Amino acid sequence: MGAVTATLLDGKATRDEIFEDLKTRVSALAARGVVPGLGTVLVGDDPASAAYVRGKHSDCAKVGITSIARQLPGDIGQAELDATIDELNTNPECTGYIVQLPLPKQLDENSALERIDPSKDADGLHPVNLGRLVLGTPAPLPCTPRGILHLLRRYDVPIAGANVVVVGRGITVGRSIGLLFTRRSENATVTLCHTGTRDLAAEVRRADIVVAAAGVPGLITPEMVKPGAAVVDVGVSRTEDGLRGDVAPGVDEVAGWLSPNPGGVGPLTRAFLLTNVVERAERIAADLASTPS
Ligand SMILES: Nc1nc(=O)c2c([nH]1)NC[C@@H]1CN(c3ccc(C(=O)N[C@@H](CCC(=O)O)C(=O)O)cc3)C=[N+]21
Repeated sequence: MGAVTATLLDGKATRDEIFEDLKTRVSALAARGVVPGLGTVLVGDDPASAAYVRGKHSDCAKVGITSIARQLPGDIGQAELDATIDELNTNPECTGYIVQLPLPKQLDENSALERIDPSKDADGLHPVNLGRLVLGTPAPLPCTPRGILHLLRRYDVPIAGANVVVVGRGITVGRSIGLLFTRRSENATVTLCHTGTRDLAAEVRRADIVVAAAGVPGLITPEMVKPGAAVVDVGVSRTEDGLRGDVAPGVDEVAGWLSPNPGGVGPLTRAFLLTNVVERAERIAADLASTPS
């Protein structure tokens, strides 16, 4: 075994910093009579999904955000899901919310996501908000991509001009993160790789920053990584040996920076979910202040 060279990007410490900032902002909102509320819609009793949702509500308690939890049986039809979404769309206590994915297979995920009021879309994954991201107009940003960018900046990883190789074309990370990295403010060059990529190793070897979001355990091996590159492990899979990321052991002996999984982007995904809710509450407070009574 060689020596670890990589600086570990500490998602929990960075999350704690964001929470401190959010607490201050939530107090300022309370002084103006606005209390942010995060809603969650959980369908069925998958233990992993239930644990993620519990984590989101315990984060809310730390920051001073109201929790609005809606739990539905796993065998409901679309109409019952729609009714819950409609209720949260009109519930004034709910500043923003998420429908926890994946949904049971009889339900249509895209139609559920489209039904969310775009102004309450805490995930930033509503088609209107993804469209605004393309246009560069203000919108809630997808939480995991925003977390990745924040973490890289926090550790002074050079982004402008960097070759970023993203592995995985899922909506929550792979498809949307390129839109962030290629903004003028970031100025990175992005290559999006997927299962149809001819020579993944060759693409990854050119990368200054690797975002591994394929959901294939151990996909990114040490031989594929350019020495000194930043590697962000986003994918997570349940295997016989427990939870495994997309980054194989030993990458920390080649990379310059490594965002581990767990302990990397996961906590930041949750922190930016709350940030999206607080930002909407701040817009509501600003509108109240500018509306003559
Ligand atoms: N509408 C929707 N929005 C999501 O954001 C969403 C979703 N559905 N479905 C499932 C995935 C998964 N996901 C995670 C978030 C944080 C951790 C996380 O905080 N993980 C910790 C370990 C677990 C813990 O400490 O609780 C870590 O990486 O260190 C993990 C996974 C959000 N997702």
